[in-house]
Amino acid sequence: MPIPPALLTPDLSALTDGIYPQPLRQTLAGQTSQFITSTPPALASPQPQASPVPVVEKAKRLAAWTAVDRHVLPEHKVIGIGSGSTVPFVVERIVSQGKAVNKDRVFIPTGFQSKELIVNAKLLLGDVDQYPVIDVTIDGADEVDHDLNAIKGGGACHLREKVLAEAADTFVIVADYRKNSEVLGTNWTQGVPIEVAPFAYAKVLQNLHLIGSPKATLRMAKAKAGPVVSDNGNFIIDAPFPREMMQDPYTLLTRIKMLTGVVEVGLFCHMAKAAYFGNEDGSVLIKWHDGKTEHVDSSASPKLSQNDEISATNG
Ligand SMILES: O=C[C@H](O)[C@H](O)[C@H](O)COP(=O)(O)O
Repeated sequence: MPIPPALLTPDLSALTDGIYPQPLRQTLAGQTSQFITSTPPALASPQPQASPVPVVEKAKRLAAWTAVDRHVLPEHKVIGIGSGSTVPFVVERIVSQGKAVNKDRVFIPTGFQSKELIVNAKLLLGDVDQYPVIDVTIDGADEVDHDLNAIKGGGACHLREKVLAEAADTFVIVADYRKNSEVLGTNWTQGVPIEVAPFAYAKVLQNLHLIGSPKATLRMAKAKAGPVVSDNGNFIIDAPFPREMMQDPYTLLTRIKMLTGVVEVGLFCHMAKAAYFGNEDGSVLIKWHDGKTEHVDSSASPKLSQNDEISATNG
C-alpha cells in the first residue's frame, strides 16, 4: 500500500520551554498516518530530498490559515478542533499565534486524530463535557453546498464534530476547492455517512434502502477485517441518495435521523457561519451563511513561502 505523503509539521520549538504541561503519556508522534501530523523520526543521512507540496495541500493550508487569522482571535479561549487532513493546518496556524495567547486557551478535539494533534502541539486539551460552550470550532468537510450545508464523516468523526459545531458560537469550515459544490453529492459520491449502533446496522440498512438509498452499504475497514468502528464504538453506513433528495439536505437529515438505530447523520445543515475554500491559484473563496461571497486573491492571502516545500520523509 503506498504511504501517503507526510503532512507538514507545525514548528513547535517555541512551545517547549515548560509553559505547557508535558504530556502524561507517549503519543503517536513519529507514526505515519493519513491524518496525524507529528515530528518525523530522525533519519540517517543522506537527508531526504525536498519535493513540492501538491496543489491540493497548499489549498487546504491556505483555507485553514485564512480562517484561523479571521476567526481565532486573542479573546477566544475555548476552541474546537475538527478532524481530517485540512485540520492539521488549522493547528499549525494556531500554534504560530504564539505561546502567550495559547497558554490561556483550551482546545476541544472531535476525535482521536485531533486529540493527538492538540497533545503533540503541546496545547491544553479539554473535552466538551467540561466546556459545553465553545468560542469557535474550525473543521473540514467532504462537500459544501451553496447554502453552506455540508457532508461530513468521511473519516467517521461526524458525531463528535456535530456536537462541537453545535456547541460553538462560531462554526467555520475549511476545505480545498474540490469540496465547493452547488448540490451535495455532486463530487462526494460515496454517500451520506451515517453512524449507527452496531447491533442495529442491518435494520438501518434495510430502512435506508426503502427511503431512497438502495446502494447504502456498511463501511468496511481498509487494514482490518470487518467494518470501520468509530471513536464511539459504532459502525458507519455510507448512503448515496439521488440528486433530488440531496437538494433538500435538511429534510433528508430529519428522515434519516428518525430511523431507529441511527446515532448521527453526516449532514450539517444551517450550522456553518462561513466556509473557506483554498483555490489552485493561491486565492481563497469565502462563502458566508447569509449568501455573500468574498474572494481573497493570492496577493492578500497568507504567504506559504516558509513551508512551500515538504521533506519527502516518507518517501
Ligand atoms: O469524519 C471526518 C470529517 O468530517 C472530516 O472533516 C472530513 O472528512 C473532511 O476531511 P478532509 O479535510 O481530509 O477532506
